Amino acid sequence: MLDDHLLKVNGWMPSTFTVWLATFFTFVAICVFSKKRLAFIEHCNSIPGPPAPIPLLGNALELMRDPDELFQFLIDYLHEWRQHFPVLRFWLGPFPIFLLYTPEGTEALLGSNKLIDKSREYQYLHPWLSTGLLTSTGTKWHGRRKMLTPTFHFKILEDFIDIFNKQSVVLVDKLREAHQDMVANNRDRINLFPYVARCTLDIICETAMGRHVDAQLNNDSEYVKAVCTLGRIVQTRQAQPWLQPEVLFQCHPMAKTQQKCLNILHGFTDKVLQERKAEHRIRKAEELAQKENKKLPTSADVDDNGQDTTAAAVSWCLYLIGSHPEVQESLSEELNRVFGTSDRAMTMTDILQLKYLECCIKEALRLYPSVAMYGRTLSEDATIHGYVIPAGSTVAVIPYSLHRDPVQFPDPERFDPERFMGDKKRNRHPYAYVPFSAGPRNCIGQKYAVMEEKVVLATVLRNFHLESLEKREDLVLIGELVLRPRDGVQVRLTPKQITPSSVAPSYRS
Ligand code: HEM
Repeated sequence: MLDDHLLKVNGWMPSTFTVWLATFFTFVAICVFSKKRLAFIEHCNSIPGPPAPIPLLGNALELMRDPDELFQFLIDYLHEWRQHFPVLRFWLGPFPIFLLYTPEGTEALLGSNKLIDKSREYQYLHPWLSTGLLTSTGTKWHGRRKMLTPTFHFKILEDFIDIFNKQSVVLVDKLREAHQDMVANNRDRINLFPYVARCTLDIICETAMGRHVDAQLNNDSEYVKAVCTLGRIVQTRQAQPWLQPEVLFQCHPMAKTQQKCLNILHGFTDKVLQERKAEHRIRKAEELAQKENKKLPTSADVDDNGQDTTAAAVSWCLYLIGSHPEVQESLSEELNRVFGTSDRAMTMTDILQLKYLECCIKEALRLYPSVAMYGRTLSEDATIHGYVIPAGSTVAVIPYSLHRDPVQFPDPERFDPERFMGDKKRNRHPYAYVPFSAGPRNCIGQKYAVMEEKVVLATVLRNFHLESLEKREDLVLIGELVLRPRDGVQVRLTPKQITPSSVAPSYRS
């Protein structure tokens, strides 16, 4: 009665007819939505994939595995599936995800100028990378890509060689210390992975931000640990739908850990950005007369994660070289031809001459692509292998499987750098090999990464002979943001004799 009165006072009271009308329209809206949703589900289910046993969870329970098992499970599954179908559909909760592992399917997705929106799984990276170049979309992405492309020009990269050389020498010094320690303590192995990760972190911070984090000199770097932990959290959220809504995630202890890691990473980058902005303001004042005003890229733009991808690529390459004595022998010959036993610093001419090393880098990225999976949300329907994949779905390329297509890469498990020599690559499908992605959203740091890899790898191999101590079949693969071996890269190192250079600058000068 009181409610009736209040509604009348406010000037309006719904009649029975209005209530019925509202109920009717709500009912119709629910019916239309349900019909559309059912048609969507039915359509997605007509694309090959396993049945989704539980309506709202889809295949999520099958994917709810220990991170140590998840990647191997997915890869084994795909290996079976690809014998029969060119596409695999999964349901991650209520969301369908389509996996691609053929060159034709990869071309249909990555070759398009329209399908450039990153998939919803990238949103879990936003707290870390914000909406930088890697995660942004639309005009924001376009503008940033245009602004940053000149930063990766060959001429600018040339200026970074000194930093690559300098940090590689610190890596070698650290490995020599580790070797002495190993001999003194009667141990037979060293895990190369953390040494390499600290080296690539020092390199990215010095080249992109002009700052030393000295991760190599400070063994127990908080920054490296925070990057690893965040990678694990993002992967767990991507695979477990119940951790995806922000409210539920915030109730989980992982949210606190994530915040701690973010404080470490952002604390560092914010400090650097403040310092850079202050320097920029001073420079701007000085340059005012010349009316020059350049915009600074942020660390989110250049992608902190580029350090991780390069660390994984260098580590996998060292692992494979250390498992193949004949490849290591050929590399030694190439390095001897270029440097002899001198310790002179590497130049751009040397980098261009190391062709066999480049083939080793490419072949290692074929077998162990640092980015094990990358995806898009379709902004419109896409026809892939004759299947119409509806707008709004997530479609992901799995380079680990794609790179093992036996038609494109006969005897695909074999590590054979010669696959990337001259004629052998000529008949290959252009989308058969995409460790750096392809098309409009390919990796902007590709040239930087390969140059860096060449300097780090050549410097290590000029100083050490390696023997990898784990068999490939015994490795446990972790497919987080980057693909890495769970137990690192265990090697036996034997130092080589190096003659200090008398004619050219030593890499220590
Ligand atoms: C071996 C090392 C590297 C590998 C294998 C690699 C691989 C990739 C891949 C596969 C993508 C596409 C990701 C996607 O579509 O979601 C990508 C994007 C990107 N990479 Fe790399 N990357 C490497 C090193 C680097 C480095 C060193 C940097 C920066 C210095 C970098 C910066 C970026 C950026 C900014 C993007 C986003 C580009 C865009 O969306 O326009 N990467 N990378």
